[in-house]
Amino acid sequence: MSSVSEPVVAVARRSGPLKGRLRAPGDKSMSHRALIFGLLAVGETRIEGLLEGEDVLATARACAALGAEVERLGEGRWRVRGVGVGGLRSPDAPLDFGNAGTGSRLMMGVVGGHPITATFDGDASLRSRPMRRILDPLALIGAEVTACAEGGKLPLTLKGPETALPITYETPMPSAQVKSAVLLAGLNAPGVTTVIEREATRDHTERMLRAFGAEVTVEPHGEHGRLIRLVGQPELRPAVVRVPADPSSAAFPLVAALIAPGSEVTLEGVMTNPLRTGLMLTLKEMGADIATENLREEGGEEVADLVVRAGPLKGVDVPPERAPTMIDEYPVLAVAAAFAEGETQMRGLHELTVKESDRLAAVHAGLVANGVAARVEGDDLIVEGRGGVAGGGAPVRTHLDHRIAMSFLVMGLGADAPVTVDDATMIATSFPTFLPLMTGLGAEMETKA
Ligand SMILES: O=C(O)C1=C[C@@H](OP(=O)(O)O)[C@@H](O)[C@H](O)C1
Ligand SMILES: C=C(OP(=O)(O)O)C(=O)O
Repeated sequence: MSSVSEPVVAVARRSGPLKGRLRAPGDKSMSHRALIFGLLAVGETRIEGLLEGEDVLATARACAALGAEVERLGEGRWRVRGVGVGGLRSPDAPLDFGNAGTGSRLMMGVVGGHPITATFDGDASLRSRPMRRILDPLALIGAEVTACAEGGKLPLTLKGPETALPITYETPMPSAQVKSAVLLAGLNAPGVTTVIEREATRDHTERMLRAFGAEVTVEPHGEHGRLIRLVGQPELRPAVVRVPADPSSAAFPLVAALIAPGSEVTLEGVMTNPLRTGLMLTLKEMGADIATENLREEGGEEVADLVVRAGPLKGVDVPPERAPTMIDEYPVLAVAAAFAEGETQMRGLHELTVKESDRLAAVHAGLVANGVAARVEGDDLIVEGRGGVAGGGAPVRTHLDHRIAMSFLVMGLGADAPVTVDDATMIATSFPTFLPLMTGLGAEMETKA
């Protein structure tokens, strides 16, 4: 359904030292949620630092289609006049979420808890992604899929129940999107909705629910898990949300600064929520020089400035239980691993196969094409770092995946020969200012006409 833009090839070359300061755009997870909670509150929510990437803009349009007044006041500054839990209307046209898993899945939760009907659609990547993980718990709540593509995929039409049922649900895979969809549906259920996760995933929904006035309790569950209880049908009150810089976007200049010799880069205001910092932990284990300065709070989250200096890295073993805290960072970690000395084992990556692309396969193929020794064993990716990368392979296939595109452009900054990616357009979904900000640090990367 999304209009298909022409692919734009991009290339990155070995660069001199990267120097300077950079603020990555607003966190994508928080930006989607700030808009959605704005829709579900009664009155005016103000958002500062919203990520104005394609994924989030699709969520803004969906909020408007469900009844909110959504207005851009200036760069990253948005106002949402919400209609309140229970006050949504059925949209007149299908909701087009483009490339965005988070936006579409969270909004399915919202629709699935309300007596309304909406059709969800997206681009070829989103149409290929599994949605049963959301539709299964929504069916228990009382929602019905009245039409869908084979395998429960997009495009699909979802009809919410007259009265949503409060459920207790254990998520079958570690997924903040599944957890959040159930909680968002539970908002309009009379009674307590409970979500159990065996491994804790990013908790921005729980934090924002609280900031908007809902009653939520979170307790530890088992060795790595959590049990979350939400009291349904609250009157959410509007809030002011300041969105910190996205650690998943900051990861690209961070790894670039580690592998371009002589670099020193400061990344400002990066969110350091412990459920998002697995990459930092892993890079530090690899010997990376990353100093954390000016720890403070912003938008209900911890943030810090990160001072990153280039230096040698060594291979490490990344345990599977760390995956939820760095799930979107494996592609760029694999690039760092290629520049390290020794083997890096990244284990338990099954969820990577159902992202915007099959990232396990896409990363492996891109590494091998550029002369890196890497192999996939079951759900594990093993990279044999040799302290450098030849580069110069055929264009890396990005499969409509922004993180594959950015990761391999970062690789080119330290490789012996330029690294090319077949399409850089998807970068606009999460980090529209990536190219100018990177070149501003001294990175040699450009799109080709
Ligand atoms: O809840 C969120 O904002 C997200 C959760 C993760 O997905 P899963 O829930 O599928 O792991 C992550 O990959 C995605 O980029 C954002
Ligand atoms: C997986 C990602 O996003 P989404 O699931 O929202 O498409 C991502 O941004 O890496």
